[in-house]
Amino acid sequence: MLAKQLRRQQKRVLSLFSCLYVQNEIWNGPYSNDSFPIYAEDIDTGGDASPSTAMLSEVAHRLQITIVGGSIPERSGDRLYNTCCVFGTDGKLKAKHRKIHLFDIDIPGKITFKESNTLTAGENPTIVDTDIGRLGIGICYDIRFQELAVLYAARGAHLLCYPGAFNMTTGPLHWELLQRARAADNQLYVATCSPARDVGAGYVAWGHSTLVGPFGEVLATTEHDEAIVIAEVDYSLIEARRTSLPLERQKRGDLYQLVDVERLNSQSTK
Ligand SMILES: O=C(O)CCC(=O)C(=O)O
Repeated sequence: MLAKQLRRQQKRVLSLFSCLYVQNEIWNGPYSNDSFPIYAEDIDTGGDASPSTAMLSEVAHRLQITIVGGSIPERSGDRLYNTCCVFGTDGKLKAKHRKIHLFDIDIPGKITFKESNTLTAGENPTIVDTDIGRLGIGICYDIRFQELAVLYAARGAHLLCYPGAFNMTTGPLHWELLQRARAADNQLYVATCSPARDVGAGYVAWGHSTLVGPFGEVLATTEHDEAIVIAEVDYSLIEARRTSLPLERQKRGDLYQLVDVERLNSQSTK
């Protein structure tokens, strides 16, 4: 009975607002090179070949929400990718982001990880128009590369979504710092989602899923336990911040510039 009431209430709330749900990095199996090939799914074939994305598509459609579906290992031919799927309110796949920057690091005595042992890097930035605005997508380590965020901002993104799984070494120092930096530099929203912390797991995640506003302010966050972070996003704040602090206009394009290689290439083939 209560469940029915809650579902009715949830439906009413969802019909008033455009809703976005963001999931974490590699949520369908353990985060390890040994597990990636075992849990990899063929997203392009879909259906039984990708039960995880079939489920996300069904939920997006049923609840009429946009889903940035974290990431899963994707099998494509003989390659594996770390891939995030974005579903629209009709349940259709709107975009697929393959992690561009693979997490290959070695901090002696702390953490060594080499995604490139099993995974291939994606080749495309991913920007997608949805019911809840224009989204730029990155996966975890992608957040460290500011040029990607600058590029998304230049292409008109309102919100950058980074499904992630930072660790106990870099998480405490860098996770929030990077989100706030991407948001403040580009004067837009940044949303992240991390797995909850499981101290018995091979890879222990830092947690702390967060939403940051266009002034670099943390709007909503959580600790490391399982939780859902819920917050409202007001895009009019983007314009307000950009008017008060007109960084775009004050940029010294005569001294430095970011080259959008994709745009450059598409123009040269026209
Ligand atoms: O950049 C970091 O410190 C963590 C990145 C990471 O865990 C990942 O890309 O999976």
